[in-house]
Amino acid sequence: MTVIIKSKAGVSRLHDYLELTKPKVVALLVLTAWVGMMLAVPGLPNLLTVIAATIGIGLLSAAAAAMNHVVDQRIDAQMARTYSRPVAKGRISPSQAITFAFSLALTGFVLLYLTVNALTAWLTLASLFGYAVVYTMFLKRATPQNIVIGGLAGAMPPLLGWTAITGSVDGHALLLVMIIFAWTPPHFWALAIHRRDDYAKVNMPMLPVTHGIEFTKSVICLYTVLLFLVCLMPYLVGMSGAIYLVGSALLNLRFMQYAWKLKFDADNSTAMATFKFSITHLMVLFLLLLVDHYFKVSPIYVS
Ligand code: HEM
Ligand SMILES: CC(C)=CCC/C(C)=C/CC/C(C)=C/COP(=O)(O)OP(=O)(O)O
Repeated sequence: MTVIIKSKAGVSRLHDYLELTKPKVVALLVLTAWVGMMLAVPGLPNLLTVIAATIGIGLLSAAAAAMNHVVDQRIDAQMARTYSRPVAKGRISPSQAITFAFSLALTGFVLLYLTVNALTAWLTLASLFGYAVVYTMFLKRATPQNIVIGGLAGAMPPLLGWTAITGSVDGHALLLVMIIFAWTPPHFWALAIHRRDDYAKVNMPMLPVTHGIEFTKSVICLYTVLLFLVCLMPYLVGMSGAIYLVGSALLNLRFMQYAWKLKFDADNSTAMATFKFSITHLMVLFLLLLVDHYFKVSPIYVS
């Protein structure tokens, strides 16, 4: 009986540590990094480099997420969405979470530095710093543009994947960064509309709190248009072909439709439905880039 109780405690402790790493967010970040790796070369990249880079970028992203739990302990404890998180609830102490985060970060950095390349190791560490320190400690509490500027850290993985394979920064990789950069505001502000009162309660200057829900909805509409245009870029520069063009246009039209409904015909569930769609949108968009890369249909020019 004691053994069963102990092992149950062990499993829930493991679950708490896993929750610290925001596994679903990290999974999508790693997918975008992975697509960056695949698109960096015409054929298949070196398998061992892909494995090491995937693990290294994943570990540093997970470390950044765990650091966010420590810094946000007080506000997380007061919001309905986050009050039961392991550090906020006291199931994991801040020092245990920090030790865990630093172990992940060190392992990830050393792995990238020794087996991938120094550029990728430093850029990934800079992304961790951008999210855990610049965004979480300062921007989040300072300005409603927090997630626009801080979004750059979360947008970095495709570039990290690309540099892991080629060792250098490439304009095409920067286009992928720009896509996630333009996607982040409608992704987050849709959720922030739904959770406006939570953010107001803890004095976080999120856009729906500082500028109101109607204004935020208008800005979301504008960002989905901007995202549509940015997503055309890979096709326009010849990086991706027709499969990507058609798929990305359909995804972005659907995102614009969600944003339009949110602005002009919303019910209680529209904001969360838009937020959830944003995640499907980014995942499918990056899978499309991948499929297009290997089954590229070149544009037909009529002379
Ligand atoms: C500064 C930039 C970003 C902000 C402020 C932000 C904010 C959020 C928030 C508040 C949630 C809800 C989390 C929860 O309820 O536990 C969330 C969920 C999510 N975000 Fe973001 N996000 C950002 C960037 C990203 C990026 C770059 C990605 C991936 C490429 C991403 C992927 C996800 C996913 C997959 C979820 C769903 C997680 C789940 O269901 O557990 N986010 N985001
Ligand atoms: C190395 C690297 C690529 C680092 C990027 C790290 C990372 C996990 C980025 C995702 C961004 C994210 C989940 C923001 C939400 O934070 P929040 O504090 O606003 O949301 P919360 O209230 O749910 O904690």
